[in-house]
Amino acid sequence: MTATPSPLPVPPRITTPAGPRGADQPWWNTQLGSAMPFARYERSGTRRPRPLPLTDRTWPSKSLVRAPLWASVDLRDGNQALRDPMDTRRKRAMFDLLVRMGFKDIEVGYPSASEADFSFVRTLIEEDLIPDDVTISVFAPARPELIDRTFEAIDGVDRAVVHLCHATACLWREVVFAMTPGEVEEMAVRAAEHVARRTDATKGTRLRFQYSPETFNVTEPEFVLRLSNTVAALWDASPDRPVTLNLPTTVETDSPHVFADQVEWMHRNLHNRRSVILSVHPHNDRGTAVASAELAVMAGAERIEGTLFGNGERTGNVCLATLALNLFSQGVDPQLDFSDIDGIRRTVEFANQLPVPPRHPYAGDLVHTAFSGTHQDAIAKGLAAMGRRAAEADTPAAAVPWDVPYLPIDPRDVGRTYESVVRVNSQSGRGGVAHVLNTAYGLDLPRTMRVEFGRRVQRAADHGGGELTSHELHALFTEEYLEFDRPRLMLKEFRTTPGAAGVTLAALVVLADGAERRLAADGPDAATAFAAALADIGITVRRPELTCHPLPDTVGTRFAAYARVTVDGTAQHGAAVTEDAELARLTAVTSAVNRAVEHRVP
Ligand SMILES: CC(=O)SCCNC(=O)CCNC(=O)[C@H](O)C(C)(C)COP(=O)(O)OP(=O)(O)OC[C@H]1O[C@@H](n2cnc3c(N)ncnc32)[C@H](O)[C@@H]1OP(=O)(O)O
Ligand SMILES: CC(C)C(=O)C(=O)O
Ligand SMILES: [Mg+2]
Repeated sequence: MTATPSPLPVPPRITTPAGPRGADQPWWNTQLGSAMPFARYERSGTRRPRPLPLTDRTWPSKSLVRAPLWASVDLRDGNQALRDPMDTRRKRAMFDLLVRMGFKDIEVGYPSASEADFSFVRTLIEEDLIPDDVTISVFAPARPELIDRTFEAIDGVDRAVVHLCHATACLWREVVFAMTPGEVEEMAVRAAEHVARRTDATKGTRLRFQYSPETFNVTEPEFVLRLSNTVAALWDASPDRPVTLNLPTTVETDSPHVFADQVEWMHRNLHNRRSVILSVHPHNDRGTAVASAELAVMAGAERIEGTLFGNGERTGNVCLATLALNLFSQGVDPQLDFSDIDGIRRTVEFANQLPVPPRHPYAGDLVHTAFSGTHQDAIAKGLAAMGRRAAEADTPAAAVPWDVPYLPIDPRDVGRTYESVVRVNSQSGRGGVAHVLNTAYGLDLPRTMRVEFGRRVQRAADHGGGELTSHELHALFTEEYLEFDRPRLMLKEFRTTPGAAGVTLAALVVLADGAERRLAADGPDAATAFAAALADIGITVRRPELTCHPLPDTVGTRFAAYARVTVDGTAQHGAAVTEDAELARLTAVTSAVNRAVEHRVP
């Protein structure tokens, strides 16, 4: 999915910036004017008017406290933007997914556009595939013959929304329709009346209506307002049977605050506001569709149209997964089920035949993963703190309020595991390495050993250049601490008995040349006694510090022990994993001794 960069990319044809510096540019800002033809995009005149700001906007002081009405347009706007539009199987997979996730408002197609769209709507109706609480909507342009075909498509449905749409902005009026504003208004009125007439002739179906002044965001506000009020009135909009007024940023042209002002202005000025469901349909040309949608809701919109992961014309529609999970991350019920985000993603990728990029919010492969050391360290500490809080409160970790640095949500809440959260490469540090060894293998390295092993991993990562898997980290750990080619010392057997100083230890060890030696010593504990006993064979081991813990093994019981000692005057770490805790501690001491030999400079 991620394109591998070619080793020698063709150099871009960049003209060295040579324009003037701004008169007010301070000395420390050394940027120069570019050769880009930016003047072509200036906003001026009637076709590209500058939007008028609201001076008394109220939306900045609002917040998002509940889920809006979600409307999926995957099967219409998403579908119409695909190179290979969905066939019935892919449409069906998408529809079923949307239903399972909890969508109640699903635009299922543009039935007058193609046989495929028409027959899919027929299949949904004839095979009774639409749940009682789901309302499908069908898109129709302001062309009578296409409106007729749309009504044919929904014949026999229990309930549906007929969605009428045409462009309203000056550029479209002049260039696409070659119409005056009055003529466009007349087209809208004729089309809305046609829809109303067809509805009157339709028996047994509960129909509602949606009107989209396409290109709303670049249309004169008074003109859109007049059209919207006229169409809503023509359709007898009432609080019991509200008309959906859907305001699109058909091509996103401005910062999200501009759209919010436009939406708030409509919200305040619409006639009969309670008879209108104010909806928005943000596209993502500037990459700010999510912000546009969120600010629009603060400005009075109550419904959002978008697609899963943002498929749609050009840069796409607003991503409903991002919006819903943004709410979720603020403690607001999204009213959609994202508990299996990878399953959802697989279905969407199948339906659209388009990959979801690795950095896509909440759903990309890499979005719950940290490679960088300080992030990993903080995440590992955060997860450990969560675990402690859960234990103190005697509740499952999943019930504790989420508070982990760098992770806006708990990956498990969307069906991911913690294994992918921390991944190791040359950017990583000891915290991340220790976290991976702990989560994947249950090894809980003491602090000083983390530092040492972290450096070892860093060398390996620098050398290899890429990622080190948990398996590779474990292999490195084994090579470094658990297995030795020609060990200087092996513990063959040992026995402890209570002694004057605490413990009397008797041990049989094997030396590098294969010779066996019996050793004995007293000490406060077996490891200290063992360290003392090693003096008999000329190995000076002092100050043993040992930690030991059981491993969360699924088969049998094993213990990991870590030793920090001085061997012949040099500080060393050792480790061992065995079935017996005491044996693990003593073997960790032999590991430190063997490492002292391996690391001795000749
Ligand atoms: C912003 C949006 O997403 S709107 C939805 C866009 N979706 C699609 O276009 C996908 C499906 N569309 C189609 O398959 C085709 O466009 C069809 C079948 C619907 C119509 O095809 P055609 O009749 O061949 O017309 P074509 O697609 O070229 O559209 C151009 C004509 O429609 C007119 N038109 C465009 N949009 C609209 C509209 N919303 N309402 C009324 N007329 C419209 C144009 O002015 C033009 O008319 P003209 O030829 O008299 O100048
Ligand atoms: C049909 C309308 C809502 C549309 O898709 C757009 O304007 O982008
Ligand atoms: Mg659109």
